[in-house]
Amino acid sequence: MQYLWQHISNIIEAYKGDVPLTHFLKAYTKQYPILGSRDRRMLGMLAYSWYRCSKGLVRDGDPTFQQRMRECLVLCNAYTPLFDKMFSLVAPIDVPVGFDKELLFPHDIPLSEGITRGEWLAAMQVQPRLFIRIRRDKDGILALLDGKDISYEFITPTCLALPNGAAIDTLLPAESYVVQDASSQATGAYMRPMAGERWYDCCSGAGGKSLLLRDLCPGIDLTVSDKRRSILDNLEARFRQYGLRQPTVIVADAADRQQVDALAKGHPFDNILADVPCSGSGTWARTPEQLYYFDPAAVARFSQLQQAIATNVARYVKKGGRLVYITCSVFRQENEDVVKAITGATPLRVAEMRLINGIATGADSMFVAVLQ
Ligand SMILES: C[S@@+](CC[C@H](N)C(=O)[O-])C[C@H]1O[C@@H](n2cnc3c(N)ncnc32)[C@H](O)[C@@H]1O
Repeated sequence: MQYLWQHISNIIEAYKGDVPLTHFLKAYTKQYPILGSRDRRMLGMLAYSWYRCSKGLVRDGDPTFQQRMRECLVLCNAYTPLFDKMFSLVAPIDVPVGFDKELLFPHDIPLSEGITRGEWLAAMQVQPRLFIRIRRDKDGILALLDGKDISYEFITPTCLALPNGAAIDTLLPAESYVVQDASSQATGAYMRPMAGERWYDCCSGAGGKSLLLRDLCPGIDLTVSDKRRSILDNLEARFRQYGLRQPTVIVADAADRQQVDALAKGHPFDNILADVPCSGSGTWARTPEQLYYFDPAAVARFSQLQQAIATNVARYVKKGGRLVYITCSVFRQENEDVVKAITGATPLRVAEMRLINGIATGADSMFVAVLQ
């Protein structure tokens, strides 16, 4: 087990935050086929705990890398007997290494209404849960989970929380559920699509919200766009997988006036969904490497892009129609401030606005504003 020390040091030395940690770990362990599934799992737990906690360690007593790593595992509740052998040669620390979560984020960036800095930073030490949205055959899904003794909790009648790592992909029929965070599912309550309406999802990504929209109301006419062709391929594949009618799919930069004009062809939409690119700070408990490598200048850049996208597409909201603005950020500059900019630049007015605080549920946090 001592060989794992060399691997985790290499990982932490080489990883610079430019790709998702999960991709980096996969690529790294692939180079060492000798590492078994238990080794890979342990390296994952070590690396994630490190990025969740290490910056918050108060380094009194000059602890070694190995001692700090143990503190991180303990702080994240991730130290199990699995690690006993690996840590058997690591000396105990005389003075406990303290932890100050404020050190994790030494920036004075205001948060949205509905979440406190203390609870947000405390949530970084806890891995959020796995959530599914049930699409069909709820009884069948529950019977399969019961049959494998997989515990679950209902968050809503169609939202189930499951333990992380539950092997549902080989157990549940693929078309019966969607993996989707509970807060992301909760944004559906603000969409309220009705049959016959024309909807435009201007930053659709792989279609998490578009699929939700179609499931809520199969009778809508849906157009989707994203800047990236590759992610729209994923969206199309997912619509096929779920047996849903394909939307109109267009590659477009939603911040570009001419591209949106060409897409809309002069016809306004009843409703536009703008689930815009953002810092993702409401999801950093899942991706703690983003907290670790955060560049505070990114917030202003995102805020400008969000305003550009929202005000650009807002020109095509029908009179009486709605713009549903969504982020997975907890920063005010990406949320309330952008909404203010939209109401300043367009005739749209705020009908509803809320930070969906997912911490108590073990979910992400998201912001949603409905402008009419
Ligand atoms: C928050 S993600 C969307 C997630 C998606 N709605 C879902 O629920 O799965 C934002 C998306 O915006 C796209 N994007 C970034 N800049 C864009 C732009 N200027 N125009 C259109 N799409 C953009 C990104 O490629 C990304 O897929």
